[in-house]
Amino acid sequence: MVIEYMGDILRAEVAMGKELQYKAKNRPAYMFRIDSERVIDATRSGSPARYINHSCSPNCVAEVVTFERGHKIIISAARRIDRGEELCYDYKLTPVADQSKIPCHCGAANCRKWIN
Ligand SMILES: C[S@@+](CC[C@H](N)C(=O)[O-])C[C@H]1O[C@@H](n2cnc3c(N)ncnc32)[C@H](O)[C@@H]1O
Repeated sequence: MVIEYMGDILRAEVAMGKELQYKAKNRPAYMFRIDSERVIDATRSGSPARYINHSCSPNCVAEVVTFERGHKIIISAARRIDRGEELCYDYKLTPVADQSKIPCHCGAANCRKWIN
């Protein structure tokens, strides 16, 4: 394990409302979807994992681990990581319509050009 993606666990509808609030305040929203019902909101109380960028050729992998008392997002190494190398994982975001697409700058040879 490299790091846990920590934050407040919210119902998906609540997370959507929070995201709009953050946008209205010009604040970046740091969120990780656990499943269709729950989202981890790391915007106010998250771990540094929230700053990890997406890559189409990542050195880490993010996994939802289910425990008796809930879920955790664990980020683990997908291969050997050299000292000083930036951590990254594949966000695996659902593709969206053109106007909301975010261009990917990961620089990987196999870059998919968009992160969503
Ligand atoms: C969880 S944040 C990652 C940390 C962010 N770079 C920061 O400084 O706060 C996710 C956002 O970072 C940007 N981002 C992450 N990976 C990217 C990539 N490969 N190419 C372009 N933008 C990226 C996008 O704006 C994305 O919505």
